[in-house]
Amino acid sequence: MRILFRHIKSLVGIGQPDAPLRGDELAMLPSLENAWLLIEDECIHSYGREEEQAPPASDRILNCSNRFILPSFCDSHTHLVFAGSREAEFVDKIKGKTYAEIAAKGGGIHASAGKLAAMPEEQLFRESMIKLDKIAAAGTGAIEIKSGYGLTVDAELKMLRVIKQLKIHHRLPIKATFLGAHAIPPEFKEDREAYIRLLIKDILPVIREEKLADYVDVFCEKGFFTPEETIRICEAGKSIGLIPKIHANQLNVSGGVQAGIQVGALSVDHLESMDEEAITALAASSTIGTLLPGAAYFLRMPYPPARELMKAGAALALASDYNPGSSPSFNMQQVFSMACIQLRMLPEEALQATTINGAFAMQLEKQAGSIYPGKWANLLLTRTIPSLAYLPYAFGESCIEQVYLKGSPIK
Ligand SMILES: N=CN[C@@H](CCC(=O)O)C(=O)O
Ligand SMILES: [Zn+2]
Repeated sequence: MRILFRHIKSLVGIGQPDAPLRGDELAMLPSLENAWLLIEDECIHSYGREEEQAPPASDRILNCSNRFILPSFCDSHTHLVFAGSREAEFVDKIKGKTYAEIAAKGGGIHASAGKLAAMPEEQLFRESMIKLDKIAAAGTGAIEIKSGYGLTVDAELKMLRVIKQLKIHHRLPIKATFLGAHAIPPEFKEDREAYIRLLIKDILPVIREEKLADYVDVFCEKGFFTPEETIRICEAGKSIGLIPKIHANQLNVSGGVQAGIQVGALSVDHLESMDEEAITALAASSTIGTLLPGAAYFLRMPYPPARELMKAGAALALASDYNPGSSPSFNMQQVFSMACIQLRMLPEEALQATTINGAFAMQLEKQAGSIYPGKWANLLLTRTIPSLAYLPYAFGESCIEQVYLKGSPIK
């Protein structure tokens, strides 16, 4: 089936960069005005300008005048497999408790671990499939999902097996991350070494055997895991083929950025608490900095220094951090807006950080994140809007008329 989109006001995010966009490159958004786009089955076939080249034959033609087409969002950091919700903590935070205080009293990640332990695998799978349907309809075309609400051998493996089933049964492309080092469970408080041993000796071999993960992640933070522990866990993950992605510098200048760079992390994520040293180190590395403005917004934390990072020449992606505790929203249109409003990223920069750089941050840059022949036809067709900047400007309003996932309309 060949679908031809004609008279597109602007076809945005075309081309195939060789490497994640960094610094000034983020603002250079390649696009074609008054364009046509042909998709064939699941993939992009070709594109051109109406004035310059007649489009090839097709089975169906859609007139897209006054509307934009852009690549779907690539959400490279989520915790979407979770049980229940944590709105009681949300109210506690309104009353003045901090994220760290709630965590120290058994709330936070431990509260989600308790709920997840009680939920059968089958139910967790069904609920996660429903979440993925909503996520796809909201414009996300590829996603990463972490474990980390298990914190026991059985529950971590349950989460990872659910993610594996989601990969098989959902059309959304998914990458899986092992985040057993999300928190030290209370029963290991006096012997954290034993928990780290359990992650390395009891869980990693099963992950290798059952091919349950692509990445290994550690919450490198005061009160969670130290940089030394982070390096150890990542090296163990690497020995079975997992690539590190780190939760770094969220609540404190934790050393997580440098630890991530040392282990060759694909990305270091969060970065709300950065000093000059961490910014310079990240900019000089090939590791992507993934910013999660939803978490800073929800926790009322300072936002990550996106402009300083870009000025230093860092490669930046943006993701939702969808989770029940610090970012209960999967909406990447909102992330796009928050990046412009709160991180002072230009619409072009924020769009490339939520699309192609997000794809790089989960090694899907050859298949997703931009419009290019041979890549998946994961596309967003807007309503009639005056300009690209209208999308993040009109925050809270969905300007997307149709979402295409691997060539099929899904809204
Ligand atoms: N920071 C650590 N992990 C999650 C929050 C998890 C939770 O509070 O449940 C995050 O990325 O924000
Ligand atoms: Zn996270």
